[in-house]
This record gives sequence, structure tokens and C-alpha cells, in this order.
Amino acid sequence: PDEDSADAEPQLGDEEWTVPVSIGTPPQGFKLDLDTGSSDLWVFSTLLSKEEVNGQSLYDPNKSTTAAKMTGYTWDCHYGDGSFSSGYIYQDTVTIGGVTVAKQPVEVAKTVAPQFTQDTALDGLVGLGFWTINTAEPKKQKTFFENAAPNLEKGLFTADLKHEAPGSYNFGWIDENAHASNITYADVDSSDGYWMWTSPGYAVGDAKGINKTAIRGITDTGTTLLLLPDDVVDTYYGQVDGATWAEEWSGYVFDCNTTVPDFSFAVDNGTAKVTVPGEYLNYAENGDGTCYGGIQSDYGVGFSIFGDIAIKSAFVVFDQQNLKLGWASK
Ligand SMILES: Cc1cc(CN)n(C)n1
Repeated sequence: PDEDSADAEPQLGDEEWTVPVSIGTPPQGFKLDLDTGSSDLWVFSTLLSKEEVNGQSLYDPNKSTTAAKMTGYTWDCHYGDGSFSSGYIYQDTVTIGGVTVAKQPVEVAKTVAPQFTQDTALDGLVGLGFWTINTAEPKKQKTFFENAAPNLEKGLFTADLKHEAPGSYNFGWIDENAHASNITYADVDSSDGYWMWTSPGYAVGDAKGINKTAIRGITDTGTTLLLLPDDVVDTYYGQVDGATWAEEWSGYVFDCNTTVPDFSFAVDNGTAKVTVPGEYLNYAENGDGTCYGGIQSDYGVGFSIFGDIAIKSAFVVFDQQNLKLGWASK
């Protein structure tokens, strides 16, 4: 198999994972967040005002012999967490994990939100969703993976993120040594441009059966937490001693010494399931003796989000060729 693999470094306490990406000739190096929940490849650039830059690496198309401006093209991203970025577009050579795409649309940032300026660990994003939600105007552009797939052995990529440890993304092949169980596949509905699927149910702690309730959501490497329907969230925290919804933290919190139960979600007809260890669900200290839960409500989003908390609990196959999402334990 093509040894096309990119190491994914966990940043900011498993808030996000970045991978090394080269853009241009000679190659300019960046740390970009591979985000299956969006479809724009954008990077901090020399077009930004110095007030918007805080140590990030800046792509300079004028220093790349293979850069070609896409005249008249713009892009404008707005993310679920309220952050945003926008600018102009160049085509250039992009290499991630040994996979090179020539003439990849590279969206250069002219404006970035304060959240990005403050995030010194990240120089931009690589959207790995579907081109239908790319924001380029006047014509949407394909993602890095969509452009790379025809030259890969298999039209899929895998995510193997790890808790507080480097993980990896592989392009075009499945590392059979990276997963312990068989891979169970669910159908993907890409009509909204996301890796959208439906889990048939869930279990809290070591409960044997599952609560049969459909959980329709996207698998999103760019979202940190596991955002679920209110009834599931309430059932889960009903089994966490002293857990309460705290206005000041806009979410469920509990005493940091609380033992937090595992959370499992079923795949396919419920035969297979992914178990998120309780340890991952005690996500962060609030600083006042309470801790913030890794499971929170998906209220207002319109679907659930299986973010990094869920993804790092499994070996995940994003099969674009067959529109399938594979989950395996590891
Ligand atoms: C920057 C960014 C990316 C995502 C998930 N797709 N969010 C919520 N924020």
C-alpha cells in the first residue's frame, strides 16, 4: 500500500490535531488542522495585517514558482464555533503525508477571526468534507482529498487520533495493524456536504444492551467534543454524581474528582459499538474545582457531532468512494 501517512500532533490538551503540510515550490511548511467538518483548505498568509498574526507561519505565493492566482476568486468561511476567515485563492502544489496534489486551490487568508490569531498552534485548515460546502466563489473548489483520490489505491482516508499522544491520518490505504476489531461500516449521507451518518443507539457505563434511539450526526475531526441530543446528554449525566448544567460554563460540569462513566455508541444495527472511556469524558478543568464534560448538547446545531472525543476512541475510515464510514476499536 502507499505509505501515505501524516503524523497528527495533538494541540492544546487534545483540543485539535495538526499535521505538517507543504505548500509551494520551494516547499513552505505549515501546521494545518485536518477538518472533516468543512471543505476549504486555507492558510495564514502574507496578506494578513500584522495585528491578526501571532507567530503563525505565513504562506507567501510570491515566493512560490508554482503558485498561480485564481483571478476573481474569493472564499469566506464561518464555523460552528463562531470563528471565521476569508481571502483570495491561488493554485499551488500541496503535499500532506506523502501525497502531492499539483494545482490544489489554496485559500490564502486576508482576514482571520481572533480565535485563529490567538491559536498559535495552527496555521490554517485542510477541509476533508465534500466540495458542495466549499466556500470559493464564483465556483466551488474540490478538497485536497477529492483531488488526490483518483491517484490513490483506495478512495478513502483514515483517522487514528490518540488521547494526549500523536496520531496519524493515512491516505488511500487501511493500516491493518492500526485497529484491533473488524471495521464496521455505516452508510454516509453526504447531501449536506458532511460525513453524516446515524448511530442506532447508545449505552452508558458498562450497560450491556443499547438504548435504541437514532443519533444522526457528522463525524468531524475539527470539533473537539462529542455533541449529542439533549435526551441522550441528560441520561448520561443522570449517571454522573453531582453533574449539573452550569450557566457560567454553558455546559455540564461536575466535581473534578467524580468518577465519570464510559459512553458507547452503536454502529450499523448495534452489533458493533465504540466505547469512549470515562477518562476522555472528564475533558477539562474549569479552574474552580469543577470539570467540563466531553459530552455536551448539540442544541441548535441541527445534528449531532462525533468530534475528536469520539474519533480518538476508535480507528475511523472515511470511505469517499463508497460513501461509508468505518469504525473499529484499537
Ligand atoms: C475552525 C473550526 C472548525 C470546526 C469544525 N468543522 N469548528 C467548530 N471550528
